[in-house]
This record gives sequence, C-alpha cells and structure tokens, in this order.
Amino acid sequence: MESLFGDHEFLGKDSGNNFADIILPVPIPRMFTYKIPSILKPQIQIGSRVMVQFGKKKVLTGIIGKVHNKPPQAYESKPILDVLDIEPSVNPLQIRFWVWMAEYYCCYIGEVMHAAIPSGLRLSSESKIQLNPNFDREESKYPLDFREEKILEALEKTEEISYEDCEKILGVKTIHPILKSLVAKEAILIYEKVLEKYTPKIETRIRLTGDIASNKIALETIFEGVQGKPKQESILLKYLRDIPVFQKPQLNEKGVDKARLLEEGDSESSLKTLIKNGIFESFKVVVNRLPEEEPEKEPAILSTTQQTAFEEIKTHFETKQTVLLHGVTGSGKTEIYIQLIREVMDSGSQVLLLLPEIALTTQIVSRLKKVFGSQMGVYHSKYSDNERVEVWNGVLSGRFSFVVGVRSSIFLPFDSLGMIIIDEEHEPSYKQFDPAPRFHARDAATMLAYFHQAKTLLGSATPSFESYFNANQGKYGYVEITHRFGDATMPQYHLADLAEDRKKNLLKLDSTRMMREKIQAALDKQEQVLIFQNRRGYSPYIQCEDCGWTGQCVQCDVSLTYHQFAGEMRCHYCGYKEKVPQSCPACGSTQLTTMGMGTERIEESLSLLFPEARMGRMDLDTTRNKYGYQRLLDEFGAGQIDILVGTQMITKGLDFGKVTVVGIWDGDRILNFPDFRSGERAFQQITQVAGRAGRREVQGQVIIQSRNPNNDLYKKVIKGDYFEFFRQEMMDRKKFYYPPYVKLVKITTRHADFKVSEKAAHALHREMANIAVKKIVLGPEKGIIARIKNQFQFESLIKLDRSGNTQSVFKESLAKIQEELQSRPEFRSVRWIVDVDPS
Ligand SMILES: Nc1ncnc2c1ncn2[C@@H]1O[C@H](COP(=O)(O)OP(=O)(O)OP(=O)(O)O)[C@@H](O)[C@H]1O
Ligand SMILES: [Zn+2]
Repeated sequence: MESLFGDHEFLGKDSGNNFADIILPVPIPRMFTYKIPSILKPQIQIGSRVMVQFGKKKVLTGIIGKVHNKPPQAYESKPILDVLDIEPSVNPLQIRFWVWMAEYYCCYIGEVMHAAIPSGLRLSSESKIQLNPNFDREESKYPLDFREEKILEALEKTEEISYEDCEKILGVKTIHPILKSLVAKEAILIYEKVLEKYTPKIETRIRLTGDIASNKIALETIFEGVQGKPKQESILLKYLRDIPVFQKPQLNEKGVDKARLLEEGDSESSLKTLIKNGIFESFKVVVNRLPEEEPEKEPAILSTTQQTAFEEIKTHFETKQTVLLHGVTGSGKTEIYIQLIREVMDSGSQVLLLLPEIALTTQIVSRLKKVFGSQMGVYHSKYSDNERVEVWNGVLSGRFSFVVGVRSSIFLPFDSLGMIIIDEEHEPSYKQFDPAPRFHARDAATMLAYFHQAKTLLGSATPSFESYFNANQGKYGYVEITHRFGDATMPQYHLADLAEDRKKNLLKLDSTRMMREKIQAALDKQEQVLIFQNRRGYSPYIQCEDCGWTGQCVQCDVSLTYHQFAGEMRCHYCGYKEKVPQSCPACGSTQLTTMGMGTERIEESLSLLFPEARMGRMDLDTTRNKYGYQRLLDEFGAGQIDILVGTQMITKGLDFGKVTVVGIWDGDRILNFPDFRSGERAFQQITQVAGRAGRREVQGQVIIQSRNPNNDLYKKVIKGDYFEFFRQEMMDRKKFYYPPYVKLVKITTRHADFKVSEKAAHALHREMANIAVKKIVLGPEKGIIARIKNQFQFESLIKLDRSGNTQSVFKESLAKIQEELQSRPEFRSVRWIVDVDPS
C-alpha cells in the first residue's frame, strides 16, 4: 500500500497540484484522474465530494482520493465540474484504508466506498434530463423528429424529467437512441441529480407561552379557566407533572414532545384550544435519534488476576502493536476492556470495540452503556439508515469518542484512534461473504489501527489459529487468564451416547437419559438450561414418505428449508419460497414429514418431556424483528424462561448467573464439516457454548449427545488444552499447505450457461499458471452448490506462499488477467468473484 500512496500525497490542499484522482461509484473499477480548474483549487481536499463528467454526457458524484501533478497517460483528463462539500465527508486516513482494502481484497475501490458510507449519507444519483440552456429551437441547425419534439415540449413545461418520465411520454422502452440524438443535437443535458438521503428527525414540542411559567398568578388564573373542562385540565396537569415549572420555571424552555403529551389518549383538539387561547405554544426542534444518557455506575474494581493481565497488556503494547488476550470463558475480559477503554479515552484518543454481531451481544452493550453513558456510540446491524448517519456524524463531531460496533464500524470517520479491541476475535462472522469487499473485520481492523498508529487488542477464550500462531511466533504480545472470575469454576463435561441409549431403549424424542436427568435436576433447583443445536449444514426439510420427494429451489441446487411458523419452504440462498404442499407434488401421497432437527423440533420435544418448564427459542425465525433478541434475553434474564433452545446465537457472550446446564443436542453435527478449519471451529464452538454454564457459584454441567462419543476431538475439548490441540492441528496445516502457513484466494466464476462458466474458469486457470510466483492452483471444480440463482459456479483455490511479495505480485497479475478475460466477447457476462482469505 505504501507504494501507491506516499504520506505526502494525503496532505490535501496543495495548490501546486493540478490533478485529482476521483473515486467513482460502482461499477466503475478504479479511480480516474481529473484536472483541477484553478478556481476550484482552494476547495479541493482529499475526501470531498465532487461532480465530474464520465463518458460523453454522464455526470457522476465521486470522492477525491488523491491530488498530484501527474497527468494520466492513457486518456485526456477532463476538469472537475464542482466541489459539493465545504468540509470533506471522508478523512484522508479513511481513503488510505479504502485503498488498502481494495488492493488486499482484490475489489474495486467504488465497492469499498459503497460498503463504507451508510446509505443514508450516500449521494444517490438518478439521471435527470434537462433542456440545454444554449439550445434555441428556431436557430438549431438540426431537424428534430416527432419523438424528439415531444420530449422538448415536456421539458419546456417542467425543469427536469427522469428516464421513466420519458418512457411514459413516448410510450416506448427504447428511449436511449432518442436521448442520445437529442444530446448530439445539443438540445438536452443529462445529469445525475444529487439527493441527500439522510433526514434529520424533527419533533414538535409544546411549552407554556411567554412568561406564564414563571408567573404563579397567571398559572392559577389559567387553572380556574379550565375548570369544568376535564380534557384541557388533564393536558395541563400532565404538562406540569413532566415539567414542574412551579419549582423550576427555566424547565419550560425545552417543553415536551407533543406526541408524549397526547400518548395517554388525550385529545388533540383540546390541545389545539389551549394553543389557540395562548396558554401553550408549539415549536419544532431537530432532535437526536440517539438519546443522551448519563453513566450509571463506576467500572468494577479488577481482581488481582485481572489487574495483572491488564498490566501485562500495557507492557506488551510498549513494544508490540497487537496483543492477544487469551482468557477462559467467564474470566472477566470485558472488565479489562473497560479499564483500557477508559485510559485511552482519558488520553484524548478514540476507541473502537468490535463485536461479532451486536444483536447477539446486547448484554455486553448494556453493561458498557452503564459505564460510558452516551459518550459511547453503538453501530448496530439493526439500526435504521438515519440512526447510522447520526452515529457517523457523532464520531465526526466528537460526541462519540468510543464506538461499539459490528464489522462495518471500521469504516466510521475516526481521525485519532488510540485502540481497537476485537472481542471474540475467532468468530467467523467477522468475515463478510457477500458482496465485495469480502473483508475480514479483524484483519482489516488491525490494518486500520496501524494507519492510526493505534494498538489492537484481540480477545477470546478460544483464539483463532491465525492469531494464536502470530502470538506463538512473537509477532503479537500474549496474555493468558486461566481461571474464571470470582469463585466460578470451569464446567464439567458429560458425553451422552445416542447409539447406546437407542439400543437400550432409553432414547426419548432424541434425548438421552443423561440429558433428561441433568435438565430435570436443574429445573428442580430453579436453575436455567441452554440447549444448543448447530445450524450449519443441516436444516429441517419436507420429505414424502412414499416416494422420497423433497422440495427443491427452482433457481439453486439446494433443497428448501422448512419453516413451520410460516408454513413455508424457503431457499436460504436466494430467498425463493413456496407454501408447503398439501400432498406430494410427485406421487400425490399425503404422507409428508419433516426431516432434520431444527430448533423448533427440539423445543417441541422438550415441552413434551418437561411439560411444566417454560420454553423459549432463539433462532433466525424468532429474532427477525429489531427487538427480538432483546425481548428473549430480557425474559431469560428475568427468569421467565426455564429452557432456552437456540442456534449459534446463544453461544456468544451470554452471561446469565442461573444457567447451570448446557446441552449440546447433536455434537456430531459440529464435527462433521468438510473444511480444513472444522477441527478448530468445533473446538471453539463447543468450548464457547459450554462456557455459558456455571458462571457463578454452582459448577456448570455440559452434556454432549453424540453417536460417536469416542471421537478424539471431544476428549481434547474436555481436556481443555488449547495449546496441545493447536500444536497437533498445525502439523496437518503445515503438511497439507493450509493457513496460516499459506494464504488462500478463492476465485469463482458464475454464468447462466454451464459451459460458459466452465470455460471461463479453465481459461482463468491457464492464465494463472503463468504468474511467476510460488503457488498452488487447485480446481476449477463445480461449486459446492453448483447453481445459485440460476448461475452455474466453478471454483478455483489458490495457495500462495507467504514469503516476500508473492501476494502483491499475484494479485496484480490476477487483476490484469481478469481485465483481459472480461474484455473477451464470450466472457462478457461472466461474473468473477475473488475471495481473499476465504473462510
Ligand atoms: N472485577 C470484577 N468485579 C465484579 N464482577 C466482575 C469482575 N470481573 C468480571 N466480573 C463478572 O464476572 C462475569 C464474567 O465476566 P465476563 O462476562 O467479562 O467474562 P468474559 O471473559 O467476557 O467471558 P466470555 O468469554 O465467556 O464472554 C460477569 O458477570 C462479570 O460481571
Ligand atoms: Zn434458491
């Protein structure tokens, strides 16, 4: 990245520079160079939004990525048309980060920009057609045909029209040739209309008029006046309850939200009368969507173990940029983060705390909120666009010097980060699969911290092998906590043999005797139970008992997943859905049954086995709406649920004191995943879910149901020797060339025609063979799912040597190859998907 951008080029405002590289929206692949007109020079700054002409007559909005003095070689540069921002929207460090991301993850910088800027801030541009002011119908040397006349007539009546308007006016779809001709005849202009999408929230507020609030006699007179008018009296009383002006007249100034005044069913017309009579006045204000909150409590005092870890982390930071904090589940990592965050904030720098999915970590967010109040911004996947814009602006204005967020929060406009903390750093959900940029937020955040000269703290009870490897090599500092906080002990494991119980007729509704006994014991003591079922790989589906028919997606090579709640079968890849048929579409039989074991089935079974227990279920279905997680977790925390069944969502970060039993419904389902990381993932997943049990005085009990309880991996998890497990797995990784010993790049071709997709994949393969760096190319092979959304997929996997500049040479050559292949007519509509560090 250094080669492309020297630091001096980020200084912006340099009147000696005559050219600017502009980042343009997708699908425009790279930055284009434009001339800086001298009158715009004073306004040119890195990160400002500008309008530029692209192609013949198209006007786009882009962002200044770089200013310099080198005219482009391949084309004549056009001038920048206008600068839209007085203050840049994006700072130079962000641009530098975007450039790095586009290069590292092999994607277009426009795609990074698209991911980075919340859509509420994005300039949406819609092509608009306008009369060319220089055009004179009488004097034009070009004759117009009747369609062109029609368009011009419309434009004489209104200032601008859209493409859609044109289609309507002409009653045809093919308007491009007509518009093109009009442009050529200099009769019209086509431009992109710039729309700001973000809208501030405006509240109507009510307050007492003039100085009534400070005049007791006037107030009393008013009360006398509304006697016998109960509706008006009620509104007045409610106002005084919320705003006690008798004690503090100055409170009247801010007034109350009108909606609040009317929310208990008071009538709007009575309020109107009060306003008409000059008692109340209404006014409008712009309000924050994110409420102000004061911190409620002081951070906890660290235990001796925590304090030691805290000191060790800081000592490592003196010499290392990154530190890995490896602390067992329940060791109190969050409290250590809190102390670090405090210190960095006190020193005047910004802090970012990354969590894998905020919706799943509501508990941690509310713990932090209590300590940091509204100094802390939350960047939530379930926030609305407008709320996101307010967080963005809050970072810009300095309102938030600390942000907790999901992976997209690495794009916020920080200008002086002091530390990035990545909690649960092993979590696969830090990786963005689709669309580009396909980045890993942990790795990208480490780079971001480097650009800010900031520190990175990685935290996990089960570190990723990549991070553990770096710590072992001495590249990262390493701090370990081997004991839980307070008196809590590590949970005790039990393997329950499914096959054995079946033989002995002890299996009831897929539960072993061990599982039932442990659950019952917990229920008897009013303790709580978590039951985990792995979502990956398996899903419930509908099958015909007579002919074996199963519902298939019409666009993808996958079977449809059964959603009992909606009575539907859905494709998890493209969203296609249909109602569950009454009878088998193939043979007409009505014997349709549910196969696979989803969380719904387990919930049903358990409520039959434990009829007195109150059940809850947490999965994609029950948490679809914004407050779904929150509601379930609140109920669970309040002890209104005895047994909570859930998928991956219940494994992350939950800290409930009354959970003493964790059941893993089908352990084998976690082990059998065809991936080089399956061992690592299984170890992590079992340890994490088990870690929810027994986090206070009572020791936790973990039951793993399995048909193969002698599997070596269970033994290793139970032993809990992470280092030993790592050491053994790493021998395989080394032998078979897998990360972290090599870097992986996966390239997928997609096309509606099987043959074309295959041919493109082979052409790519041949070209890649000529790239002169050490590498192994596997494939191309049909994708694990051969067809998605009617597109056939072929995949190649490339293993790159980690040494020297292998990666950059490979990526550069790959970009050239891709460009060349894309230009071949036969591959024009092929999609090429490059995934660096796939997971
Ligand atoms: N110094 C402290 N004082 C009081 N309570 C503490 C302290 N440190 C930790 N705790 C409590 O101990 C419990 C476990 O801590 P925490 O949730 O931070 O662990 P963790 O390391 O993040 O665990 P996991 O990796 O399983 O998420 C929490 O209930 C927390 O409030
Ligand atoms: Zn589908």
